[in-house]
Amino acid sequence: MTELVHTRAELEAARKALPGTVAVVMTMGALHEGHRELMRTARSNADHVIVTIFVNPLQFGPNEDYDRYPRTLDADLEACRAEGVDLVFAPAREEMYPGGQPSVTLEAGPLGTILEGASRPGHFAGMLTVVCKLLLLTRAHLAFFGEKDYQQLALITRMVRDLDIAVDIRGVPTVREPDGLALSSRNRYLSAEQRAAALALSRALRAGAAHTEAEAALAAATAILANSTGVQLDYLALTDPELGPAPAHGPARLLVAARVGNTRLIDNVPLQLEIAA
Ligand SMILES: Nc1ncnc2c1ncn2[C@@H]1O[C@H](COP(=O)(O)OP(=O)(O)OP(=O)(O)O)[C@@H](O)[C@H]1O
Ligand SMILES: CC(C)(CO)[C@@H](O)C(=O)[O-]
Ligand code: BAL
Repeated sequence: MTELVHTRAELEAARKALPGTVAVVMTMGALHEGHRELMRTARSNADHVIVTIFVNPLQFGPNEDYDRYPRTLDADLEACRAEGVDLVFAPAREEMYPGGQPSVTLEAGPLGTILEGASRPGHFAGMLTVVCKLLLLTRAHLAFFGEKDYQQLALITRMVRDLDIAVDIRGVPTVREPDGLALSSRNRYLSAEQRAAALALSRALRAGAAHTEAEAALAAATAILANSTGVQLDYLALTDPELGPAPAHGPARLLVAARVGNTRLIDNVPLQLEIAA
């Protein structure tokens, strides 16, 4: 049975009744197959699964989509039930931030200022603050996050290391539509025409990842993005797995962010670089 709780006191009481290992999957709702994959992975790695559903105002900029972000609690609960989730925590804004803006928040550091952080100032500080609160509230042993939000995953991994938070952070590979589009709650903002245009992101990443030399990888991805109409590129970046400068050889990451209409989308893939012979 899936129990739904809205307050921190209810969560505390329900959490006490969960013996053994507990995994948490944090979401902003509007659940899709990507979230469900996180739940299934959590389910197979822990005795109990908690899902949190909270559209965190702290991580949205003033001109972003906090107000129009999809809120679909009934359908989300059905998805959680179908995946055998034990407990859903869906707090109101006032429950998470009594009195409004908290006066003490986390600082994301230099990794929070590049890529997504450069386009969304304050986003990662707000994200880390709520993730830290939810880790403390759920007292989870494991927490699962999607690689789709790769920089977020890297920052959360960094936060638990830097702050000695006793939780095991695990990444889950990106779930895609059959045509390659990364699943994302924000995909539902797209018209049919915009959805077709958005395919350029995953196509560009696939084209880049087919190369083993950095310049060729970037050139292949750039060519596809440059020839796509309706896609306004924010960044295309090749980095090492920790989001530092790309290595000459070894594992790397190719990341993209673009606006399609009013919708900002992100995606990334792993790739393996080799020194040209
Ligand atoms: N396609 C996906 N594959 C795997 N994990 C995903 C996917 N999409 C989202 N997630 C993960 O689900 C968790 C909750 O994300 P969130 O609720 O923001 O969904 P989202 O689809 O990323 O929404 P948005 O469109 O707002 O970015 C995060 O750890 C995120 O990385
Ligand atoms: C981790 C998270 C739930 C924090 O609000 C959010 O950033 C998300 O859904 O990826
Ligand atoms: N999916 C990451 C959360 C955000 O875009 O705010």
